[in-house]
Amino acid sequence: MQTTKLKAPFAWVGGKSKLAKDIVEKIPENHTTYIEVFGGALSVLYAKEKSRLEVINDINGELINLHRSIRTNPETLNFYLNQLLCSRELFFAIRDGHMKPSNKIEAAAFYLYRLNQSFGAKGDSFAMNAKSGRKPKDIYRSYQKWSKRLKGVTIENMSFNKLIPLYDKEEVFFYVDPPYVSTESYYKNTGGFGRKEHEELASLLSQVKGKFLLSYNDCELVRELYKDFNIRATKEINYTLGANMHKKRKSVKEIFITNY
Ligand SMILES: C[S@@+](CC[C@H](N)C(=O)[O-])C[C@H]1O[C@@H](n2cnc3c(N)ncnc32)[C@H](O)[C@@H]1O
Repeated sequence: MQTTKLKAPFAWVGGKSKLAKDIVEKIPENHTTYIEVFGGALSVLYAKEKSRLEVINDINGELINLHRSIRTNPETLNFYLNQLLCSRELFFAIRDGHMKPSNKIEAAAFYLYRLNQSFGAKGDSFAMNAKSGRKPKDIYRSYQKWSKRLKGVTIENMSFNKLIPLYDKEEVFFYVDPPYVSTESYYKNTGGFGRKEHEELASLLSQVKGKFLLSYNDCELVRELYKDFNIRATKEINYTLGANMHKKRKSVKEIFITNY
């Protein structure tokens, strides 16, 4: 499938911006419905051309509210974000619920602000200080181009074990990017994702009528669960750990698993 130049408008833990192009190139042309089961920041949807029907999903309700606000009310979102200057006091007032949003779009602005102002987009620790030299993405901008891309996309907010059976049929393509084994605790508002969920996902995917591409960390459990499918190592990806002053680079290979 053809790639585009559009990148996700915010960073996300486990976001696939560095692998998006490789994933899009592996999407079979002959699908009618594209389904992103664990959407996160939607790095893959934004990096690909439109499919006839598209569905994105994530269990995190605050994140889904942000995607819906970008799609439906990009100007109001921009208006609220422009009231939120970079400030330690404001960050903690929002994080600790001392400042309450007056509606869903303001709640989306608060959420995006927290992701943007924190280390690793985790939303909990205020990341602006002279030592870190951290430069976040600009959030005080127009969201029109992302809004336009999301028009016509169905946005769901449910667990993978409901979504996959609900949408499965032959012409469907699932892009599946679950929390990696041992990183499950990185994701908030998810109800937990442990061995049981990894096994349940493998069991569901082994029965689907559609096609799937799964991205995972390379470990014994995943190799065992998917031993009957095609497993390929990805290119090496460089991750930066820590802030500027103490920056370490780590290079890892992950795996792609397909049933085609
Ligand atoms: C590795 S991230 C996806 C990253 C995404 N591909 C991107 O590029 O930004 C995994 C996502 O799974 C979501 N998640 C966790 N448990 C889930 C569940 N049971 N059902 C659906 N989504 C879930 C998390 O909220 C998180 O956004």
